[in-house]
Amino acid sequence: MQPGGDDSAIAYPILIGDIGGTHARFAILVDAYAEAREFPVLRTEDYPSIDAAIQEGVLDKTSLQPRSIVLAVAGPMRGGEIDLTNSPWVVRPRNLIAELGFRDVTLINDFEAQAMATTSLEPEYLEKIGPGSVKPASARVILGPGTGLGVAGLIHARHTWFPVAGEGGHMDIGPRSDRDFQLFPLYQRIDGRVSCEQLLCGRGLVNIYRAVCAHAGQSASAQDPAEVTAAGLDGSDDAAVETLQLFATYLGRVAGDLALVFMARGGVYLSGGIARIILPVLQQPEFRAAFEDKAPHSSILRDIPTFVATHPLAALSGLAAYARTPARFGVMTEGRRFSA
Ligand SMILES: Nc1ncnc2c1ncn2[C@@H]1O[C@H](COP(=O)(O)OP(=O)(O)OP(=O)(O)O)[C@@H](O)[C@H]1O
Repeated sequence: MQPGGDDSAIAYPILIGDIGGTHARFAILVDAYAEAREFPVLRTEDYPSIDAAIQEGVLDKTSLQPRSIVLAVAGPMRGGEIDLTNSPWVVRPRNLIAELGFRDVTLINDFEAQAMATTSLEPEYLEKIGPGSVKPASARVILGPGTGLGVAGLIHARHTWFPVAGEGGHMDIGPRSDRDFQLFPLYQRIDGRVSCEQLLCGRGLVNIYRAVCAHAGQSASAQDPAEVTAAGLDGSDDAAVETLQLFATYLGRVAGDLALVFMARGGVYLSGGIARIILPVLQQPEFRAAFEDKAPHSSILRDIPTFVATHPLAALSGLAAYARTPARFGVMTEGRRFSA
């Protein structure tokens, strides 16, 4: 066992679940070899609780009775339960054991799972953007603009991958170009500041779009993130087109900063639905230009590859890798693994 946790084998069948602010994704690992059996993606707002979602969306739909459950959850653990950051659900391990019959419950952070997924995703699900190549056994960074902005590092040491998931989405982001200096005063702030998550998530797309429209003195016709991306991708709204370019620039800027922090010679990975949807924009020059715009260290950044994880269930792949071989990963489970 590693210090700070129980990395003993997790008993099959194992239900794995990636619980985001908007979507919950589940699969069952029947044994050590069989492919994960995936279930349709659920919308969190359609279920009053995570227990109801697991019962109705998974257990009622299969004759398999999972013994263990490993959940990746977007939210901090407090007093033995997790209050989801961007949803009203609360994950209560004791309820999962008492009400749903699991024998073993492990809770990890959703971006720990995303980080671990970078070690298990097939190359066909990684769309490379720009130059550079992965240096084996080197640090990696993962960023996921979704309901919020998730960020994690993945460190390789002692033949083990250590995910490091903090609250990187809440770092400040500042203006760099002349255009930024026009728009930043118009961005909606949180307690007076523009954090990365104010711009780099679904809500952030709308924040940028409204500022671009306000600066041009025009009304904002697109109302939600999907409308902004649709109008930006089909070119029907100039403000939405610029919004996507700015989003790509800011994402590149933050990704480059994080690559410097972790010296991520193993690559920087973008996950989540939004990165997949705007992939054609990320393949334009702005994203990579902002990523490499890090004087005096641009040459370091040029050698670091960037990828979009295109698999819609990427975090489940990381959870499956972890659930099958917990000892391969330095995940601290102290206070996060519960048994009947
Ligand atoms: N077509 C679209 N273009 C851009 N954003 C979209 C689109 N459809 C949904 N969104 C936004 O994407 C966000 C949800 O992202 P995602 O599907 O990655 O969710 P999630 O995994 O539940 O998020 P998280 O893990 O960050 O809580 C929401 O803010 C939603 O409004």
